[in-house]
Amino acid sequence: MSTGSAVASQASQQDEFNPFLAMAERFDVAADHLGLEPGVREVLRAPDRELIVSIPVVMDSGQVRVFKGYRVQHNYLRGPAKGGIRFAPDVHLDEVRALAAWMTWKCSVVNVPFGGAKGGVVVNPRELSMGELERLTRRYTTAIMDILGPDRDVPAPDMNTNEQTMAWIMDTYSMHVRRSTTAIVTGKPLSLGGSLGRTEATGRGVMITCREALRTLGMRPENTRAVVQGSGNVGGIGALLLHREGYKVISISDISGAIVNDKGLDLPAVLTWIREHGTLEKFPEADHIEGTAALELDCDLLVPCATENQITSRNVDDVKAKLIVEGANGPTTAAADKRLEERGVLVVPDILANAGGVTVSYFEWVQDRMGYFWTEEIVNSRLEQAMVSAFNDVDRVRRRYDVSMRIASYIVAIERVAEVYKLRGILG
Ligand SMILES: NC(=O)C1=CN([C@@H]2O[C@H](COP(=O)(O)OP(=O)(O)OC[C@H]3O[C@@H](n4cnc5c(N)ncnc54)[C@H](OP(=O)(O)O)[C@@H]3O)[C@@H](O)[C@H]2O)C=CC1
Ligand SMILES: O=C(O)CCC(=O)C(=O)O
Repeated sequence: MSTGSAVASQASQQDEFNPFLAMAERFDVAADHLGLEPGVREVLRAPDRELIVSIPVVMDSGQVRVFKGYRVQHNYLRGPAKGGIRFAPDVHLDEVRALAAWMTWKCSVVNVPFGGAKGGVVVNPRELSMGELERLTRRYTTAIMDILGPDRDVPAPDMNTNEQTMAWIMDTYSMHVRRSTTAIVTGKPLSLGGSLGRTEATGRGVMITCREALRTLGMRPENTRAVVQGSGNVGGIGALLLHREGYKVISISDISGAIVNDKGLDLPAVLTWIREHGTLEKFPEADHIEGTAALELDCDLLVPCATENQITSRNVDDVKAKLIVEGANGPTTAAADKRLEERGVLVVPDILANAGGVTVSYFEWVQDRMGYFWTEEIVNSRLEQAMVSAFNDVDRVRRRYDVSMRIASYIVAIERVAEVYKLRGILG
């Protein structure tokens, strides 16, 4: 008997950390509020297409290593599937499924005409040379090529991938189709059809949602102590923009741990240090703490921008922030969400807070297809408009249904996708 319940509790702990189940749990709550028909519910819950590939790469040593790669297309009814590619040693199918579904909901929340997809390769990119990374990227692109295309599925950067990765994907795809096809990926270098403002877009979107959320709480940036987890594309740029807006950013972290300065960090100096040293380790003028301890620091605003499952049933009661704005995808588990709601903590969910990246990816795709490029001011002002409008749509639904911002975001997103299903007549 006791063995049975120990097994059950172990299983439910594993469930808590399964991102796809976390997505599905929130989806079900929102679908109940919408009274979604069982058929539509079943279709929208599951990915449309999943591809698992083996990627042989000749390493610098001459030895061949075979890596595993995924591309999951959750949904492409509202337009081409869209979503990043991550390189990480612990990527797994349920994670990529969840990330793909979150892309569908995210694109719908900000009302860009894309579906959702995500890709991953099981690799620690730090262990590979540039040449090995390039061969891996090109071979992975070739392996998933059949389901890619500017009108079918358009990748972008995610964890441990960047402009250079996108340039290799664009070149590989273009060689196969025998013409330069810039709109096959977004997040490219400017000289290959990238958009001004894309690199900063996710962090900028996070900054805009922090501002809108602060407003609803009657708080002001200059009185807000912020902790940012992660210092890559989203966390690093997000923290810098918060700093520029007058927030006191007291902590930022990377995989090595967090730096803390109660008086507020000098963010430009922190980012220069990371550029020069590749890590936050040994950054002067700050205390160093280990692991996820920074999530429990005394602060007003917590901005997780690293990875999934950071705020969980294990540490949620030690989180002191009154506002959490999710720059990362899936940083809060469903169990932790419930506790945060009970405690009155406002959580701006990933599918709203980090949607600035895909919004400017959409602008990039549009510019590539027009062959006409916008100024940074135009990109940023259109991003501002899209983020504020999405925030207001979600906030209205939150009040109407008396639900959390997360469930309200899912309601907005699912309703828009479900409408397309019905109008296209796919389900009779
Ligand atoms: N890039 C984009 O446009 C978008 C990204 N996102 C999401 O934002 C998150 C971050 O992505 P992005 O900034 O692009 O990725 P990056 O690879 O640029 O940066 C990731 C950052 O998180 C740190 N990190 C990774 N794992 C941990 C950990 N376990 N604990 C603490 N820090 C950790 C990394 O540290 P180190 O450098 O030491 O490895 C790095 O500072 C992901 O969830 C991603 O899906 C969402 C929307 C768009
Ligand atoms: O810019 C994009 O297309 C997708 C970015 C992404 O992967 C994400 O929003 O999680």
